[in-house]
Amino acid sequence: MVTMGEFWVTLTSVVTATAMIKAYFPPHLWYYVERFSHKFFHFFSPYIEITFPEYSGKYLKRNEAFADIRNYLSTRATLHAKRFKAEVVKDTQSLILSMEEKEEVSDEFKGVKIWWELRHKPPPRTQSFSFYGGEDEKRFYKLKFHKRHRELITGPYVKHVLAGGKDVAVKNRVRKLFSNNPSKNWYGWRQRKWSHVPFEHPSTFDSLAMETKKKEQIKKDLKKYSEGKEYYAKIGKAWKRGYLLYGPPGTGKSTMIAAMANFLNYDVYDLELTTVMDNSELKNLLIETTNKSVIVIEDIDCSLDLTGQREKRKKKTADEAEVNLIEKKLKEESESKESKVTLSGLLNCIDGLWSACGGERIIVFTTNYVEKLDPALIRRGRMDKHIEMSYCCFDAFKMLAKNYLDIDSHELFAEIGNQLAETNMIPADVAENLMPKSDEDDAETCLKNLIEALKEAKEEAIKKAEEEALLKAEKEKDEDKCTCSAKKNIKGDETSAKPVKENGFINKDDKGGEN
Ligand SMILES: Nc1ncnc2c1ncn2[C@@H]1O[C@H](COP(=O)(O)OP(=O)(O)OP(=O)(O)O)[C@@H](O)[C@H]1O
Ligand SMILES: [Mg+2]
Repeated sequence: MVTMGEFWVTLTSVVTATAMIKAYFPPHLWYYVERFSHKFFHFFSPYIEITFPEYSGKYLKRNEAFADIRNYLSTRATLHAKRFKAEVVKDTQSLILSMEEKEEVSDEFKGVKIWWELRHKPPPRTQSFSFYGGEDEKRFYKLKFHKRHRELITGPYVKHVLAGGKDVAVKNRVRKLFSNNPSKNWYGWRQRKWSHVPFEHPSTFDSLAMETKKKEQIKKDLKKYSEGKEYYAKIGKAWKRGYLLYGPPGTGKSTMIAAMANFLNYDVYDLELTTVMDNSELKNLLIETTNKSVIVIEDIDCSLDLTGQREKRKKKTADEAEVNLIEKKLKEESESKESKVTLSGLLNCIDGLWSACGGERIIVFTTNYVEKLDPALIRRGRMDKHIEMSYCCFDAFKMLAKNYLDIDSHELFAEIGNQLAETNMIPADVAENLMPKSDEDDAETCLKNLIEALKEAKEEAIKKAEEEALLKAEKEKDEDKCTCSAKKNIKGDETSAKPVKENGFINKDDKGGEN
């Protein structure tokens, strides 16, 4: 602790020195004499000062510690300082107060008093030009403490400040949704690997409709992972976790990813593999991702085979002949795009990334067709947890009803439960039916709409099943016919050596026999 005596001695010396300078030296020398006198007093001062510049190094790289200190002091400044600089973050939801220049803030650590001050270096006396901005960018924090506490302050205290600052940054940060840019733009120039927009997806686990037990399991899993830094270090495993989300379209896979990111307070990197040129570019992209992020590869089954497969799949339900044509065209297109990411490249990147970087990342693959995926890709260790997103169950419906209509129960719930047990309907369709379409639509109207939709879906499913059964029967009949005529032909062959010739019809398959 600084004694009052020491404080007064220092203050008196500074005041006296300043008065002497002003009295005995002409104004143009004040600056130099002041600097000299400061050095002189520092020599005898019992205090140590450490500065943390905003920019450092040859290329004036932004100093991470400066930002951490600023964030840490924003929590201390509100207690002690009188002048603040205010910054509004998170869409006007929170206000950060940081100390103004030359304002001093005191802090206490294990009973020891410490002073912080934000200063900026005086502009150079000579005229000069800088690539790195003006005075504003030469700011630094000055940390002052008594020399007898050197070890405590330079060690544990500085660590405490930097960690505290990081925590504040995480709390106040506006999270980002990154997407990867094509390696070269249309005029052939290389561009930034990732571009970003604020991540503002409102999905949470509360609004996500799925079986309650399953949802709780996932939340616990994420929590355990996010708090498991020491545990992962102890077992010698990189701090990461892979999730595979699979299920039909519209069952909430993308919604779940947003809920995960919101739950963990992570950024999201949406990696579009089809625009990645090759394995090494993929590696660079992954290495550039930051901690506390969810890396997402949607429709992995399509991406790995590279371009356009999702398009293909959609068209497959249409006319077969047309499909073949489309497939051929898409294949040609994909080849011309020359994207050369391979399965093994992706596996290496994932494994390499986890071992090379700091961890604290989640990687999520989604697919509509889990059976298409290579087992190597989704084995545990890469995709640790496999989550099936399925058709809407009663539990999920109740969540949607609560979310969309603000009701926990209704006499129509029982009927909806029965209908859902007999009909497959994706949560996206259930949600759409539950959504009021006008101000006149109350909860009952929406529930009735849903019942109607469920009945229609059921009828459609029955009709489709009947059509399929009919088609199957016809096919079997045709096959039977073929077998019969083939048998007849064989019989005919046995009785007559050349039956085709006798009919005056030359069978293509018999040409060989003709010769
Ligand atoms: N389980 C769910 N809970 C809440 N809303 C859901 C759920 N599933 C789907 N929805 C609603 O349906 C919409 C589509 O869902 P989403 O995009 O998450 O489906 P998906 O499984 O990712 O589909 P795809 O396989 O086509 O990408 C969402 O915007 C959401 O409103
Ligand atoms: Mg999706």
